[in-house]
Amino acid sequence: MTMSTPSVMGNNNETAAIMFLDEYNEQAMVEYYKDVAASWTYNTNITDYNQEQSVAASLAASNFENGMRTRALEFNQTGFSENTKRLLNKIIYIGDAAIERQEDLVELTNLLAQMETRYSTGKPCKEDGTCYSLEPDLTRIMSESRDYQELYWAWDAWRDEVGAPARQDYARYVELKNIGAQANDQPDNGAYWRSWYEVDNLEEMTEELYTQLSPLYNNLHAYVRRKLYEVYGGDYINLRGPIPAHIFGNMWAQSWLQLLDLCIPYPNKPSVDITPVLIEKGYTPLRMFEVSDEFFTSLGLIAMPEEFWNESMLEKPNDGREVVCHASAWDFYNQKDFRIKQCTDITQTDFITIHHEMGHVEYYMQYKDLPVPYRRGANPGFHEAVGDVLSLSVSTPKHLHSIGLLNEVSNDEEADLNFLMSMALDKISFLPFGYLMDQYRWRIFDGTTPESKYTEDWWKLRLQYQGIIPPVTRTEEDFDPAAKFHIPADVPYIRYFISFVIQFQFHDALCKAAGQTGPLHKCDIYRSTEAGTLLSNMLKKGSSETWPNAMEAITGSRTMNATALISYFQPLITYLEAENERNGDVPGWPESYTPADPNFGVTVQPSTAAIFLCLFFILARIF
Ligand SMILES: C[C@H](N[C@H](C(=O)O)[C@@H]1CCCN1C(=O)[C@@H](N)CC(=O)O)C(=O)N1CCC[C@H]1C(=O)O
Ligand SMILES: [Zn+2]
Repeated sequence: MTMSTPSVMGNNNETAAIMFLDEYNEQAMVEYYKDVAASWTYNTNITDYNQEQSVAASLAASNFENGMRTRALEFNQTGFSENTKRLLNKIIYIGDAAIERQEDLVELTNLLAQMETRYSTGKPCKEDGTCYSLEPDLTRIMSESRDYQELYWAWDAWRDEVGAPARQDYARYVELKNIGAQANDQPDNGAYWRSWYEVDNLEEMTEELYTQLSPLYNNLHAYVRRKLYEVYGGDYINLRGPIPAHIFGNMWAQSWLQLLDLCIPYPNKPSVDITPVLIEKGYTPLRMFEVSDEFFTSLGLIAMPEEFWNESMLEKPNDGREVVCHASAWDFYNQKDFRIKQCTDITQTDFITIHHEMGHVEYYMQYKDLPVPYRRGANPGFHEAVGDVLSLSVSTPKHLHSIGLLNEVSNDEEADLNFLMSMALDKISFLPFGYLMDQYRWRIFDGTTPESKYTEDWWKLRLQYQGIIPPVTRTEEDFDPAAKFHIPADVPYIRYFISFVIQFQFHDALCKAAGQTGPLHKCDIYRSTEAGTLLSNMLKKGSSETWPNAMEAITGSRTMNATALISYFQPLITYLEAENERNGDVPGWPESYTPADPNFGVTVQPSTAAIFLCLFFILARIF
């Protein structure tokens, strides 16, 4: 294993190092553009040829990075400025490209392409020959159906199609990723992923944040469990137990927004769901993107450029092309080409995702003139938070009404609670999922979870943090984690958990800058250039400074903390505690149990049988 520490005997001439960095920058933009362009071509038209071209371009980029890493290692950084050292180290600790054996790198690059293609082209079929894409087909079933068996079919068919078949690839991917991590002086790939946060206690930091937030989640879980019990009954829901994973309105139970109609505290108040209005007013994906862009520019932020509108893929093509539908934002590293690829459905969820993706593009544009190694988020969680911060303003009923996406709003405590419930079903429900996705992978990479326990450890974490169980027993033949995009796509996930915490800190700071004084959940920074300037000043820094500096620039604090999130939801916390108390529902899931098997409809439980028998005899005596 070649040590990556810069040689102490090397070239100690900082002028030469700076000249090297300038050369690196010019070449990196050319090489990365070619890599991203080939990846875009593959993502928007999955064919064998485009996949091969994308693999070749990725290998070419890796070889460029490897060559530059070798040259960066020749410098003796003693006495260099912090900035020069920071740039050199970002070129040295480059990730997979540092893998020494070319055949390992080729195998990993091909594995990644193969896993991405399997996920993105997965289309389970029913006996009648009808086949279902994830977007929009299975996504719509999961969000709209209240049929326990139908939901189970969609949930299970997707996992059979893209989960289990990925298991073997994944085990080999883990080995190769760990080889890459060691080439970056890290013990395993989880440690390498965590190194991007430039702290030595990320696991403790996130555990501490989750401990602060779990009471809020557990209260919401108990409340929703009661609502699901009222729909699906005691055969499937144990009011003291975990909840089957397939009935939350989302393929991964990571967002429960689709259960709003079951959970709304005051149903007779005006709706806060914009989906019907988007449809009623004939919104197109393009129009949804334009509305989002207008919010960004109202803050004085940079508008999406011409190339964005000409080159993005804003909806699923209908010309038979296979595409990677999972929404994403793209920086082409040429300082002018930025795109979004999204199979946009006309729903509130997708309207929120549009803002999320546009937040990435805004960050790309704000730091586009920085040296390439700095064109990243202050930490990956910052990149995930930008769009969501703006969404917190856009989602307020007052704002949605002002842009014609809600026909009616009322401004009282009950309406507030309805709105906060919708936000909690999206944001609070996500927290344990956002937290456990990398808990799971960190343990695979460090060897705590051997391949023989891939399924066991996944469902242990899903039970421990989310209080959910599979609708049927899972075995080590399955590989449910690969049914979630980020696992086969090799995308870390703790960034989203961190984002869901810090976006409320940012929202609080931007609201103050905008002169908003009311409760945080009613704040809307629309048209506040003061808020926009505070945000863009942070975005412009990219990853040129450590993230506590960027955090301080916006919030005045140097730490991530859940205070703003908890104060945002305080009225709902009070409501949930009272409701659970009233219903005698205790937060948590102490009883383990197996729900009735969905394959055989409702299996009559002994208690139900006894009731029927008694009824039968009573009726027999009467007639
Ligand atoms: C829908 C969203 N798609 C990702 C994102 O936008 O983060 C895509 C795919 C993976 C990375 N990515 C990018 O676009 C990056 N190029 C951005 C960047 O790092 O520059 C996503 O996956 N989300 C949003 C909420 C939670 C999570 C989920 O849906 O589970
Ligand atoms: Zn994102």
